Amino acid sequence: MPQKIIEIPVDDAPHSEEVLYPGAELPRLSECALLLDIDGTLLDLAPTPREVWVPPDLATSMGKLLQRTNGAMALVSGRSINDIDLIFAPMQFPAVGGHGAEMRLSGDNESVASGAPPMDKELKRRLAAIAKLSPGILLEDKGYALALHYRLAPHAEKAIYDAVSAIRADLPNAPIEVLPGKAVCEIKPAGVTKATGVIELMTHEPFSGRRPIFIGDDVTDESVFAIMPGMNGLAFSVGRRAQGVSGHFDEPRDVRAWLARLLIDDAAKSK
Ligand SMILES: O=P(O)(O)OC[C@H]1O[C@H](O[C@H]2O[C@H](CO)[C@@H](O)[C@H](O)[C@H]2O)[C@H](O)[C@@H](O)[C@@H]1O
Ligand SMILES: [Mg+2]
Repeated sequence: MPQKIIEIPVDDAPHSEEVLYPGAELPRLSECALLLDIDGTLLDLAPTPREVWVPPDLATSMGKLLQRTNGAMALVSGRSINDIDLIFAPMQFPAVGGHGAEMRLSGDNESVASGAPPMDKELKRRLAAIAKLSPGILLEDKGYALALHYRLAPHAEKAIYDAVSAIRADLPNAPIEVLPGKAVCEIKPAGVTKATGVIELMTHEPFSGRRPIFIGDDVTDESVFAIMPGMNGLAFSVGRRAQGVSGHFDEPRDVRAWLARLLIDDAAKSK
């Protein structure tokens, strides 16, 4: 039996066992813009960024959802769009990448709009040297941003943040922000967020005029949860009950099951 969305009556209420499947309340897919976070939402977390696995059923659902929304389905991720394409290869999707630093309106279109310049090389070298603090710290270079992963070196968390703070204190005018994620410390361009990316995306065809439905799992997704009500949108969190969302999924596999079910329900509505 597929897991469904758990209703959240109030934020501090005990975990409700009531199952809420909002398929009937959702508009037709042709009227929605589906906005989907990747890691921890569509895909199970893996020990390292390269080890994630896209289940074939999910790839099939995503291809169909893209068709049924007439192209209004986008990945909204902290990953770079280049990385997203490698993960989902050979498929390409519309995407907001790098926590809002990049955007691509269509998977058929090779052009990626970047809202952020490459990170200063000297700054990047200094930040990259933090990885030497411990074996197991992994660097992810996004060009305009850098991520220091410590899932394999959890003891290094404080040392990483302390070292990043020291560099920032040295360079108070560097246009960067620190974004804590799941076992990762990201140093990204200041001023861009997933919310700024989504707001921009929703001004373009085929997204404009649609009702956005966003699903995300992490602190960085909270900026998008916050703007959904103002866009007549719906927000769902994964793994935890975030503030202001319409419901939550326990795990990525529940999201995947829900997306597959959404396709079936939408096809039934068109009969
Ligand atoms: O916004 P998302 O699509 O959820 O991306 C957030 C970050 O995801 C990746 O890191 C996370 O997932 C890895 C694979 O499961 C895991 O090993 C790591 O500990 C997580 O932090 C990605 O590498 C980052 O660039 C994204 O910002
Ligand atoms: Mg995520």
